[in-house]
Amino acid sequence: MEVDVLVIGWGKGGKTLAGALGRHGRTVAMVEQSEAMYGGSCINIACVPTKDLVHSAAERRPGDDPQTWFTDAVAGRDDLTARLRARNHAMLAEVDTVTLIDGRARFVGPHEVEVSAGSELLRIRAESIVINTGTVPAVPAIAGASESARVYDSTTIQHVSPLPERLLIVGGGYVGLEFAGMFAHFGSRVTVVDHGEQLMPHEDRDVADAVRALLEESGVEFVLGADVKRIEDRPDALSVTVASGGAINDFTADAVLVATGRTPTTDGLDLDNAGIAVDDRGYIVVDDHLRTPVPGVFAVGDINGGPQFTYISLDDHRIVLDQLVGKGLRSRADRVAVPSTVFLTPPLARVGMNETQARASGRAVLVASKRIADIAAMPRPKIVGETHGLIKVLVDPDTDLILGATVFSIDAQEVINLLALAMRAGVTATTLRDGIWTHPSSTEALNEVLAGLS
Ligand SMILES: Cc1cc2nc3c(=O)[nH]c(=O)nc-3n(C[C@H](O)[C@H](O)[C@H](O)COP(=O)(O)OP(=O)(O)OC[C@H]3O[C@@H](n4cnc5c(N)ncnc54)[C@H](O)[C@@H]3O)c2cc1C
Ligand SMILES: NC(=O)c1ccc[n+]([C@@H]2O[C@H](COP(=O)([O-])OP(=O)(O)OC[C@H]3O[C@@H](n4cnc5c(N)ncnc54)[C@H](O)[C@@H]3O)[C@@H](O)[C@H]2O)c1
Repeated sequence: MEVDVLVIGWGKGGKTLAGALGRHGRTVAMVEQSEAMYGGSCINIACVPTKDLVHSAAERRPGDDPQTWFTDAVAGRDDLTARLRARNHAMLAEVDTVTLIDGRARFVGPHEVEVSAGSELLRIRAESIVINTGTVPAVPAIAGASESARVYDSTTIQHVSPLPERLLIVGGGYVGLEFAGMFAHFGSRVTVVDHGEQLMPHEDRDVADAVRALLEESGVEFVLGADVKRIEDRPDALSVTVASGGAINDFTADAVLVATGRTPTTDGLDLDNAGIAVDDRGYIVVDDHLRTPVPGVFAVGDINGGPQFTYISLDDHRIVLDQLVGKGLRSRADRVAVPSTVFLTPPLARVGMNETQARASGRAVLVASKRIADIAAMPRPKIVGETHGLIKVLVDPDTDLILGATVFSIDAQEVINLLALAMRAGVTATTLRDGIWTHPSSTEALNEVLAGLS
């Protein structure tokens, strides 16, 4: 088979490129190894199903039976992902110039790939190839972890059965904290064990402390500066041996979730056959235009070692699209003020610098910080009954421009986008402070919070 563009892996960047290039009249082949992954990680196993579960968990009230609630939540999650998967499949299948191919791809040359599906083999040649194979959960070397069916990763834990009474989570990063909050709300007793001496080392201490207090209020326990030595599968439960602070303790758990980061999916791609290099962490090496050293071969999404967010994979597609049908100017260097959100209840979102980083930069910094419960002119949290958190905004006193912001509050995943746009567009703190915002809303907090800059 010969096509203009071959996309390997149905990730966010790849699927968006396939559709866009197909509509441009290019012939495109999209190769995906698993029917269960049509549409990629985000809609099937990552962002969407986990946020659906976070939402369902937060809706549970003390009288609701944990197991029944969890079973119903998982059924709802499965229904949602099935619908999204079908829609994603249809969106590409509807484009005449796009051919969908089930199978696993490997390079046989710089512009040639072999796809295997069972005993069937197909060779595909393309001038342009986009690698979008994503990442899979990292598997740390913990004795006993791989032998137990009760040790899960972020994908398999979504169908754990029954709901674990005691869940031990190894890793307190994005996945660990989101699942800690979720399972605590479903009714599990959760313990988070992390290597780091501090929770959320990249956040200000007051923010990390507020996150810890929120999760502890839901019953989550933290064991930090800790190393999981061994997991033993006993008939009744798992015994997890953890070293921390010079002591060794055994924890009993019904399930363990390993959430210690992700590993690039290059296994079996035979990148060497194409002359494509990986870095020391195994990610495909690309330049700021996402080009590998092989002309016409690009890597988008998690696999290129950039920040692991769906919206980054989406933005990667814009860069490659510009290479293939535009002026080729767009690059990773154009990214300014990229926000992020940890989907706790309420969520924690950040853009730009935190206070520690701003002060370390040596510049003068004005800070406005207020606990959500103390923001009088923001009734929305009180209306929905969720008043945890704080908002902190950092401003350059010379320019009145926003240096960074942390929003730990209901609607944080929305409000942070406004602050990110303000940073990109050079909107001043005064304009935000004096902005006319809807009421009651979360945005209006900016009126009061920014009035307290000092
Ligand atoms: C639990 C969890 C929650 C997350 N939540 C969020 C969130 O809320 N917001 C957010 O922005 N990000 C979130 N992320 C990160 C986000 O999921 C990823 O950054 C995003 O999905 C990037 O995907 P991608 O484009 O790199 O490829 P993916 O979507 O991972 O797609 C890669 C595809 O390639 C296929 N593939 C691999 N190798 C081959 C091969 N050899 N041949 C054929 N096909 C192959 C795979 O089957 C897969 O379908 C979360 C991640 C996890 C794990
Ligand atoms: N809301 C979102 O946007 C979202 C949600 C989930 C995941 N993600 C993406 O997926 C990526 C992967 O998430 P993650 O949570 O798996 O990784 P992570 O890098 O965010 O966190 C991993 C954590 O595990 C700890 N750790 C590593 N090895 C350990 C060990 N052996 N024992 C104890 N602790 C250990 C680390 O100290 C770290 O705190 C994230 O970096 C993020 O980009 C995004």
